[in-house]
Amino acid sequence: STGSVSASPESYDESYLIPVSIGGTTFHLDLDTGSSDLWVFSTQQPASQRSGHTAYKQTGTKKSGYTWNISYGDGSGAKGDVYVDKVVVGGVTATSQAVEAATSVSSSFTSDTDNDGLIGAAFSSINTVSPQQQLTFFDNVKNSLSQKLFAARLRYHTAGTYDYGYIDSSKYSGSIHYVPVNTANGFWEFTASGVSGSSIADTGTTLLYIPDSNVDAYYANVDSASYDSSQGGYTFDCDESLPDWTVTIGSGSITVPGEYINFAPVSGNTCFGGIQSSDGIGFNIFGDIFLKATYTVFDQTQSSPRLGFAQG
Ligand SMILES: C[C@H]1CC[C@H](NC(=O)Cn2ccnc2)CC1
Repeated sequence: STGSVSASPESYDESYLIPVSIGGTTFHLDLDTGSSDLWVFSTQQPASQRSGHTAYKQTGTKKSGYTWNISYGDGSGAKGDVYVDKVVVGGVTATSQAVEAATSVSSSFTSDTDNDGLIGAAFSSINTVSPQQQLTFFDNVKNSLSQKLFAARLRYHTAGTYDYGYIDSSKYSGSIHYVPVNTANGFWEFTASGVSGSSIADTGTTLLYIPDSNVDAYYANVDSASYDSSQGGYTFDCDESLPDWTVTIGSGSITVPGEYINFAPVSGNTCFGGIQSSDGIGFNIFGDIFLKATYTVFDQTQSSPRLGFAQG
């Protein structure tokens, strides 16, 4: 089988949401290659906590005694219990998918009423369900796909797609360059030349986080830029045109247009940069600011997983 689903950006491309059918009800979920839980708002939460969201009514079969509890790098989190239900994404069906129903979520999830939960697409080794880890949607369907892969084509301020089971050559230019993936930490982890340390491809993270030295070198070419500790990163005048950022990954290179690196206004005519420091995180994060310049293939067709990058 193959499938394709639209990925619609929230304001300022803060995240990209896809329609997912769970037990016949459509939820708008953040497809997150940086985590491995599929969780949704549910009627088990206080009504005030789920106001404005589509909530799961536990239509599936309960996995009694199973729980989950996840924390994200931005300090947000959620927890709850577990059901098994039919899940459909872009016409691709998992007949018995672990659906993690929330009993509580943190405030940033409650306030983002466009988002009804997450569908994790990292490796199942970091799924948080206890006492038995559960498989991601991709792991459940990959054997049924024409090719064991999915591909992300996120776009700047407009809807993109996630393709399942096939590569759409109309969505990129040049060729796809592949690099090996280290799965030891459960992420789509790879090495990018000219950027020290390990990097992860993370659709669930908004910005591009790279080492201080690379960040300082980039903003040295932006006259109005400075590090603003009150905002927690580099800011600049919203009217200043920004340089492109190019990185070599394997035998290919990807250029992020300067326009994409103006993330959003933070106050008045001051804007927050899409490139920020990864110091303190433990690895670099190639999030949406980078991914929206690419067609990225999350590939398990070989004996070892690999990532493919092409210019979008
Ligand atoms: C400093 C960085 C800040 C952003 C962090 N990303 C996430 O927390 C991704 N995510 C998934 C669900 N909600 C958010 C990564 C560290």
